[in-house]
Amino acid sequence: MDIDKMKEHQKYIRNFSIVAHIDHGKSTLADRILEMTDTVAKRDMKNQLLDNMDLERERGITIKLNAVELKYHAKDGHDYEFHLIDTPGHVDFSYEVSRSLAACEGAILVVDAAQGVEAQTLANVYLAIDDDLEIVPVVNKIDLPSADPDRVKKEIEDIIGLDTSDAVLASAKKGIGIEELLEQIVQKVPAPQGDLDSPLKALVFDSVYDDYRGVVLSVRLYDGLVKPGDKIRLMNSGSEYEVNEVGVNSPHPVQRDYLMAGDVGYITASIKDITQTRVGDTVTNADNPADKALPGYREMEPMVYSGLYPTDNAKFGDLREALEKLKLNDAALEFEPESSQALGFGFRCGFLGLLHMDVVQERLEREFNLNLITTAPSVTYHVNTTGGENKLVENPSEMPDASEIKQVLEPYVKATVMVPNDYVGAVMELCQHRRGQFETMEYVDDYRVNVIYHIPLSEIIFDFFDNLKSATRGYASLDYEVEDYKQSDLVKIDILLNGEKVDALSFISHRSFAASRSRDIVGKLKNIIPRQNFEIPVQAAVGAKIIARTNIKAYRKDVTAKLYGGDRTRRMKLLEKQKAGKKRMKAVGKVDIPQEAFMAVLQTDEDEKGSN
Ligand SMILES: Nc1nc2c(ncn2[C@@H]2O[C@H](COP(=O)(O)OP(=O)(O)OP(=O)(O)O)[C@@H](O)[C@H]2O)c(=O)[nH]1
Repeated sequence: MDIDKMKEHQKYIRNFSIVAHIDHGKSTLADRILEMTDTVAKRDMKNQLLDNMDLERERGITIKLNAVELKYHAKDGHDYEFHLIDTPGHVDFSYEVSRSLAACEGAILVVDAAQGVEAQTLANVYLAIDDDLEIVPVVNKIDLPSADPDRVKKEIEDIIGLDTSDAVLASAKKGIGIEELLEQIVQKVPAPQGDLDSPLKALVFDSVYDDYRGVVLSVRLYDGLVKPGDKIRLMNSGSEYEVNEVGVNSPHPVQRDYLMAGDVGYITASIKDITQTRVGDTVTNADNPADKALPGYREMEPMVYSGLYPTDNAKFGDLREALEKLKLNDAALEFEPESSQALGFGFRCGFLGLLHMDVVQERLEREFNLNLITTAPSVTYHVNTTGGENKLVENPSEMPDASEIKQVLEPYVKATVMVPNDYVGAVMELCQHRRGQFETMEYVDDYRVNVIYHIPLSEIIFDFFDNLKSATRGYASLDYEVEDYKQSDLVKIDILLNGEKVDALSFISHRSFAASRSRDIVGKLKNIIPRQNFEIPVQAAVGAKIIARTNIKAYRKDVTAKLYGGDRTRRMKLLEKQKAGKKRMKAVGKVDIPQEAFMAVLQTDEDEKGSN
C-alpha cells in the first residue's frame, strides 16, 4: 500500500452528521443526498433509506444512527468521499446524537423554514458546537406556503449565533438546494486529520450482532490502518481478535481492502462474545497498541424502569439472550432479572424514556418473536429508611412499608418548553397541574418564550409531551434533563384482586392524588378485566387501609357480555398495540388479567378528556 497516495486521498474525505429537531426533514434530506450522489440507483430508492429498521420506516422516526459512504464529484473537479451519519431527533435519543457527532468533523443543521428553531434544534446543535464541529446551516421546506426563510435565518443567527449569510435554502421534498449543500460540505467541512503511520485508533460508535459474521463493529478511524488478517485489540475490554473483513456501507455493505485514518466503516472479526464489545471502546493493533484509548462516551442513565415478562414462562432464557443482543447497539438499555408473584420470572429494564421503552419492547417482539407482558413504567426512588439505610427503588412493589420509611426522594427534571407567547398560560397550567415549580421565562425572540419548570420526572414520562402538544396546538417543543432528587410526600398503592395483592399492579403516587388516582384505576380495571363466573372485588390500598373499591360482577348466562370494555385513548399507543395483537392474559390466582390492566395506571384524566 502506498502511504503517500492514502494521505492524498484523506484530503478528499468528509465526515458529517445531520442534526435537527424531529420532523424538520433530516431523513428526507439524507435520501436526496443519496440520490444526488448516485449512491443508490433510482429504482432502488425507497423513501427514507437510512431508516433501515422496519420499525423506523413505519413510524417515520429515526432511532438508530446509520453511517453511509457516498461519492461526490465536486465542481472543483475532484472526487470526494462523504461519510454521512444520520442521527435521531427525538428527545429520548440525544445520547445517540452525541455518539454520531463524535465520529464527524462537520454537521448539517436542518431547520424547518416554517417552524423555525425549536428546543431540540438547540439541544442538538449545542452538542455539535461543543464537539467543535463545522456547522452548515440549511433552511429546509422552503416549498411550503408558510415558509419564511428570512425569519428563520435571522432566528438561527440570533438564537444560535451562527452566520447564515450563505445558509442553504432547500426543499428536501422537491430536491431544491441539494447540490449547493454538497458543495458547501466540500468547502466548509474540514478533511479528517489522523496519522496513517501511527498505531490503529478507531472509535466503536455502534455494533450489531449478525448470526453469520458475529459482531459487526461500526468504527471511525482516527489513526492508522486496519485490514483483513490484522490482529486487533479492544482497549477497554482487553479482548483480541483477527480481522475477517473491513468495509463501508454504501448503503449496503461493500468489502474493502483496508480502512484508513479518517474513514468510517465496519470491521468483523468472528466476535461471538457480545459482552466484549461495547460502543465507545477503542480498537487498536494487538501487536503495536496505541498508548491511550479514545475518550468514548458518557454513560447514559436510564430514567424509566419497567418489568418485561414473557407470557410463556419457559421463554425467560430467550428473553435474556434477546436483551443481550439489543444491548449491543443500545448501550442505554439496562436489565436485570426480577420476579413477580403475579407474572413469574422476567427482567426489570431501564430505558431513556417511554419511546425508548416502546421501541425496545417492539423490537423484542418482532425481531426475537417474543410475547411479552410489560408493567407500567416507573422512575427510580431514593428511600431513606428509619433503620438508616438508603435504598434505590426501581419497582413500586419493592417500596418498603410506610412504617419503615423516613423519607422518599424522587427525580426532578428541568424542563424547557419553547412556545409562542399566546400559549404560555396553557403551558403553565399543565406544568402546575403536574406538580411543577416555575423557575423563569425567557424571551427567545419577539414572539416566543422559553418557559422553565422543575417537574418530577414521574409526572412527565407518561403523557406530558402529548398533553403539551394538544394544549398548544402542536406549537410547543420540549427539552428536559434530569437535575436532582427531591423529597416528596409519596405513597405506594397496592391493588388487590379477589382479596389478593397483585404486585405487578402496585404504583406510587403523590399523597394528594392517591385517592383520586386509586378510584380511577379501580374503575379502569373493572372495565378491562373480563367478567368471570364469580364476583371479583377490586381494591386499592395504602398499607392496610382500603382507599377505593369496586366489584366486577359475575357473568350470567343470558348476558351477551362485551368482555373487553374500553376506555382507551387515542394517544395511548402502548395500549393500542395490545389491542392489535392477540389478547394476552395472565392468570393471577383465579383471575385472568389482560396485559392492558398492567398499563391502566398510565392513563390520566387528561387522556380521558381527550378521548371521550
Ligand atoms: N413540504 C416539505 N416537506 C418536507 C420536506 N422535507 C421533509 N418534509 C416532510 O417532513 C416530514 C418529516 O421529514 P423526515 O425527513 O422524516 O424528518 P426527520 O427530521 O428525519 O425526522 P426524524 O427522523 O424522526 O428525526 C415528512 O413528512 C417529510 O415528507 C420539504 O422540503 N418540504
